Formats: sequence, C-alpha cells, structure tokens
Amino acid sequence: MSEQAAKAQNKKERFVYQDDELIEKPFNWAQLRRLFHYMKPYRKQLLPIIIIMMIIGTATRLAIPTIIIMAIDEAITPKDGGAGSVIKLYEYAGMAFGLYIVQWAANTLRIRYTNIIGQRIIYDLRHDLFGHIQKLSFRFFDKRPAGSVLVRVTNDVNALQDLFTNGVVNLMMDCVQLVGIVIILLAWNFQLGLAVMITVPLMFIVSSTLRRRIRFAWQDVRMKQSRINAHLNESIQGIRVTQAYVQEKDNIGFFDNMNKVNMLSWNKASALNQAFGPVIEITSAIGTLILFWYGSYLIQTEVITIGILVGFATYIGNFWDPINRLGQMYSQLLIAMASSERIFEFIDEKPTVGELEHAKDLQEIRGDVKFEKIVFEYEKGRPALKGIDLEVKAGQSIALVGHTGSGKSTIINLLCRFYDPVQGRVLIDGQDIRNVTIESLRSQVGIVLQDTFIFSGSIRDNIRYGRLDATDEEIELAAQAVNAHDFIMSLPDGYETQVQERGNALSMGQRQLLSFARALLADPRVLILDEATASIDTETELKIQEALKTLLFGRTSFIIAHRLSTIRHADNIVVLDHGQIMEQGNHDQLMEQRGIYYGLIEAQYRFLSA
Ligand SMILES: Nc1ncnc2c1ncn2[C@@H]1O[C@H](COP(=O)(O)OP(=O)(O)OP(=O)(O)O)[C@@H](O)[C@H]1O
Repeated sequence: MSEQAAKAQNKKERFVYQDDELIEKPFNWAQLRRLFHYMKPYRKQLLPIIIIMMIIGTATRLAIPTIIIMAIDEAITPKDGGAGSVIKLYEYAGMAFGLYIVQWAANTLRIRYTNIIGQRIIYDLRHDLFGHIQKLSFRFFDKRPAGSVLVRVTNDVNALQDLFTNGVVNLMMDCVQLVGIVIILLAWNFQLGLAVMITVPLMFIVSSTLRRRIRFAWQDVRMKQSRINAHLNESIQGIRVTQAYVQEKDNIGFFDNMNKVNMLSWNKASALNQAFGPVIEITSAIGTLILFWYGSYLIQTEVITIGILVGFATYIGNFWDPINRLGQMYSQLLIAMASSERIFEFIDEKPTVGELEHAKDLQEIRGDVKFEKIVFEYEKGRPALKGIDLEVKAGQSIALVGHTGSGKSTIINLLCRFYDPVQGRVLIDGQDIRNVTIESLRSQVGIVLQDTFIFSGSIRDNIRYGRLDATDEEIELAAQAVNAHDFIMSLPDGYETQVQERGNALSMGQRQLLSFARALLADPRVLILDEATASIDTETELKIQEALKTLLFGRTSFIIAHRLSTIRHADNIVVLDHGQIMEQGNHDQLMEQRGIYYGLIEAQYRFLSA
C-alpha cells in the first residue's frame, strides 16, 4: 500500500459509528398502540372537544357544496324551468357564508387543542425517556456515542411532534371526509359516483409499492442524522485535541461527508414522498375527465341536473385532497414509527445494574469494605479483574497502584455498583451491595474523579451538588476546610461566580479543590479518589495534600494515585497487575519486599530526577 493510500485508509477508520440496524419490519401496530397510550391521560380532558370540533369542521365542509348545488338548481336555473330568484341566491350565499364562519371557528379551536395535547404528549415522552436514560447503567453508555443518545431525546421525539399535533386529527378528519364524500356521491348518482372513483384502486396499487421504499428511506435518514450528531458531539468535546493536532481540515472533511450523505438520503426520501403527488394528480385528472364526459351525457339524458354536476366537480376536488394528504400522512406515520422504535428501544433497555424488588436501604454504614473472589469482565472473555480478595476496615485508607489498565478504576466501579461482578461479591459492613438500594449505597460512597465534572451554574451550586440541602455556611465551611475558599473569593463574584459547562475557566487544581469541597459536604463514610492529584503544580499539590487530610479523616478511603506523596501514608497499598493483586502492605513493608511496588517507586524517582 502506498503511503498516501495508507494515510487515506487510516483516516477512513476514524469516526466509525456503530449504525443502528436498518431492519425491515411489518408495520408495528403494537408500537403504534403504545404510542397512542400517551394520549390516554388527556382523553377525558381535551379529546371530546377536539372530536366535536372535528365533526363540526368536517360536516360544514361537506355541506357547503350541497348549498352551491341548491343555489344553482333552485335560485339560478330552477329544475322546473321557472325564473331564477336573486333573493334565494342571497339566502344560499348567506348560508354558505355562515357555514364558512362555523368551519373556521371549529378548525381554530381544534388546532389550538390538538397543539396543547400534542405538546403535552411530547413533554411526557421526553420526560420518560430522559428519566430512563438517567437510570441506565455504565454498560449502556459504554456502547453508545453520547451524540446518538442525544438524537433520541431531541430529533426522534421531535419527529413525533407533527404526528401528535396535527397528524392524528387530520388523519381522522380526512377519513371521515372521504367516507362522507363517497356516500354523498353514490347517493346523488350511483353510476356517476362509481365511474369517477374507478381510478382509486389503480392509485392504491401504484402507491402501495412506493410505501415500503419510503419507510426504508426515512429510517435511513434517521440513521444518518444520528451519525452526524454522534460526530458533532465528539468533535466539540474533542475540539482542543483537534486544534492542537491541526486536524480541523480533516475534521471538516469528515463532517462534510456525513452532512452530504445525510442530505442525499433526505433528498431521496423526500423525492419518494413527492412521487405520491403525480400519482394522485394523474388519477384525479382521469377522474375529472370521466366526470365531464359521462356527466354531460347524464345531463343530456336528464338523469342529473347541472347543479349535481357542479356538486360532483366540487366534491371530486375535495376527494383527492384527503387522499393526497393520507399518502403524506402515511410517510409521516412511517417517520414517527421509525423514531418511536428508537425511543422505545431505549425505554425498554433495562439497567444492567438492577435493584432487587425488595431491596432495603443500606443503613448508616461504619465503612468496612470487603471484596470477595471478584471476577469481572467488560467484554466477554476479557477479564479485567481475576479473583480479587481485599478487606478494608472502617476508617482505613487504601491506595491502589499498578500499571495503566491493571484494574484500579474497575475495582472502584464495582464498589459504586456502576457494574456488577461476574463472580464474587462486594460487601459493605457485611452486606452484599447487590441487596441494597442503589441510592442508599451511592449516597454513602463519595467519589472524586480525576476529570472533575463541573456543571454550568455558580460555584456555590457546584459544591452544593454534594448535598442539596446544605446551607450557604456549610458550603463555605467545606470550602475552607479543603483550602478552596481563598481561590473562590478571588474570583469576580466569589461563590456566585458562574462557571460554564465542564468548568473550562477553572484550572485543574481549582476544579479538584471544588470537587473535594463537594465530597466533604456530602460527608460519605467511604470515599474514593481517582487519580485525584495527577497533573498539578507543587504549590497546589501542597494545598491538596492538606485538604486531603481533612477529607480523609475518619473515612474508609480508596485512593488511586500515581503520585507517591499521596499514597505513602496509606494504611494499605494494594499493587495490581493484569487484574490481580500482586502485593499489599504499607509503604515500608512493600519497599522492603523489593517487588513491583519498589520498582514503581524507583522508576518514579528516576523519572523525577532525570
Ligand atoms: N468501559 C470499558 N469497556 C471495555 N473495557 C474496559 C472499559 N473500561 C476499562 N476497560 C478495560 O479493563 C481493564 C482495566 O481497566 P481500568 O480502567 O480498571 O484500569 P486502571 O488500572 O484504572 O488504568 P488507568 O491507570 O489507566 O486508569 C483495561 O484492560 C481496560 O482496557
């Protein structure tokens, strides 16, 4: 392979997103029913008004051509051959006008109420979806790019908006109108009615072949959009790395490509949609041709009046409109089905870390922690922990050390029950953590991550995240205890300073101190510090060391730190390698052993003094 070809190949393999399967499924009625289930709470409240308005709107619409016929046959060219009557004509015009007003009022009210219901349904659906996603386990997020999760809560829910605001009601109105017109036409003149509708079956045959393709096309559009969003999310999160490695051009190229594919897929779906139009137009033209050809013959043979012919012509105009709309509605329904499939797929996803039906709250804990014969794998066949036995007494501090990928974070993940072990159990105060409620467990296990997440809001609110009912004084006391108070006071608005999402305007060390304050406020019996002191300058590290002392005092703590200074004083240092405990003891004991730990410390000293 040439260098250029290899480069192109390497680029191609970046930003590969797992696609949702494009599956051919029969129209899923159960899913549609499930979707309509969301209408249930509003059935009594608003649906009767909408149905009444719908009936009034359709009835007036159907009645107007009848008045036109009466005006022609009785006021302009009376059937009995007598003279026309202007007064009668005015009367009919007045009636038609009145009906138009009623129709307008009914439609306005109907649209208003359908919008209210539609928006409430969308709110409920989004509420359920977001609420459910919040509860899903880490495994779920391991498999999916954040962008594609985002699309389901935004785009896919939005796609249902049209269906619920106008779609359903329009569908019903169109069906009622169609049935009404068919009945009226057949009642006026059965032969002429049949003759003008002879093209309908033909149209259905042609359009049904289009439907399958349309369904696929819209599913494809959703997939392409999902990919764009996944890429967008990744690009924005990784913008610093992109710019640092001057990859903007390539990134734009990747995006353009996806954008183009999305545009083409949309064009294809929309062109297929449009294909309904001409099919309807041709059938409508043929129908009109038959009407005038056969209709004029029936007038000459005095079977029907001119008024009836005009009435037929008006109704035929109204007849193809709903059929055309039903075609479009069908695609709208397909879009909605494709979206709802994706929404329900998430709603049906069970958290892999579940709660037992009768799980009890974990009572206030002392902080004894025990890992018993733990085996764990993220992916089948690739164990990340291979039989971990570890006992920690309440109040002890444990340092987890080992090469990257040795399983340190995994131990922590199991302690917080972000994942469940494949074998073995984790006990807190002698209780298997799988038997207690997740909330009662996590609220007593505090965690300070290396990449501290700062939410958009004030500094005060960010600290308060640790315990929502904490008072302002408690927040400030916590900040003082972990040496964060001084830097907070030096910010323009002190505790009220607004920090943007992820706290980009704060330094690493500052973010770390904030997260310490947050953890201290939460006051957990068990505390986890993941790589908490990495990448900070010496002065900040001193502050952090002091803060740590306050934070760790009297708590069972697990510390993952590459830095010697943090782990030196730990009661027990556990050395991991490839998911197994290789050594454990305090610093002096392990140094004496001259094993892996000794090697790690030596390497760090060599590195620092180099
Ligand atoms: N979400 C995940 N999905 C699949 N494999 C994972 C996942 N997280 C970690 N692993 C794998 O599990 C093993 C242990 O990872 P872990 O994060 O526990 O290591 P670590 O010792 O904390 O490493 P580091 O010091 O780099 O943070 C590694 O081989 C890693 O590739």
